[in-house]
Amino acid sequence: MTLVTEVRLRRVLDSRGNPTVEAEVTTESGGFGRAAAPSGASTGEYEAIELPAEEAIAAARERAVPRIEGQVYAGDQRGVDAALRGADGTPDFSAIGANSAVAVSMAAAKAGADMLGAPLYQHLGGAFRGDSFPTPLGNVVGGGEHAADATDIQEFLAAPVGAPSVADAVFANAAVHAAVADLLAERDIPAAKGDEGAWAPAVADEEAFAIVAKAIDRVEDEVGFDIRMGLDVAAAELYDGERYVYADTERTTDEQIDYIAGLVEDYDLAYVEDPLDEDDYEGFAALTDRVGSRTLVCGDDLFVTNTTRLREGIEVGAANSILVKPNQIGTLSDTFDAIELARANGYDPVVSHRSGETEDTTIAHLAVATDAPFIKTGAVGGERTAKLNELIRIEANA
Ligand SMILES: C=C(OP(=O)(O)O)C(=O)O
Ligand SMILES: [Mg+2]
Repeated sequence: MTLVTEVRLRRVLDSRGNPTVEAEVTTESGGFGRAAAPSGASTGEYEAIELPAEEAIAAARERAVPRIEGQVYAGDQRGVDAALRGADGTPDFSAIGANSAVAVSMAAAKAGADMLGAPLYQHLGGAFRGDSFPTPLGNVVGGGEHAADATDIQEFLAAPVGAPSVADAVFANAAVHAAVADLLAERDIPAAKGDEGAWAPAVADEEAFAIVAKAIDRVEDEVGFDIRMGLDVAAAELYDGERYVYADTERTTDEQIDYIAGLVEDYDLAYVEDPLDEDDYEGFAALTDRVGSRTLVCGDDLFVTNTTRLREGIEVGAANSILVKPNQIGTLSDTFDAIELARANGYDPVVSHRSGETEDTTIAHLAVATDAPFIKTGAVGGERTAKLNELIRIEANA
């Protein structure tokens, strides 16, 4: 192991055109890693704190960099992350910003891999990783906080569960995305794209279900393997404290549970993320009890990649899956802890991008390193294809 000799931080663009934090870590032996923080729009209330990029960079330069340069070893990821936590001193990274923390944490991991001459997934996951691959969940239609005047449900996802390879799955999702465009054109429905590259038509959720189901059918016929549908309801964004408020109706918690259980049945959903509010462990548990044997019920805003919140959920049977976003918690060590806790309790980890992204590919390696069954990282668009193409490369070279 060699010491980290330099940590550099700068502002770079994210996919929404906003500034985000990029970090570079150099080691004594010349190892180098670069990584950038993503940024959410439908952020969970309990996520670690993202500071304005300039502020996060200034705070990290003052507090964290002196504790890392010449102090920690790049291959010792827990040491790097402990230094970040110690420098920050708050439970939610509100002093240096989770954006600075996660950028440094990921850059240090890449520097560690570079020193070893190993791909990042092997450095993170061990020498024997790389022989099983996640199924990509592709966002093909969306709205919510990711697009104005589109669907209430934030993400309609293609889940190519029968694909024989990552490459086949990635191309199937792109084909579903293209088939949705054809179906929208056939119906004279104009559509821009949302933050993650999904189509964002001004249609009711009901019509979006019909279009995505048909697009999936068409592509299934072409590719000859099973593609199912998934959702990120992002229900915390719909909940007003009493009811779930949709464009054309409102639902009580019981009605929301019935509604989602009905959708699982009607559309044979493989995956349902955040079907209820981020504080409603009980509602989650009631839904998981009803549909958990046939679909993944995944907590994103509910768990925020946080082991304390995940433990609470496990105790009440709130879900059977956790969304994993490193910037929700601030370091790769905390991220791994959440994944391990999930695994030990039969929860499937689903590694995920954010709506604001960069060309950074760390999450592709994280998914392979941890043997995650799914990764959610869009279907098209440069910052999304960066991860998807990296998965294709990892699969080809592993
Ligand atoms: C990726 C998501 O969106 P955001 O990054 O806006 O939280 C999500 O909610 O799963
Ligand atoms: Mg989500």
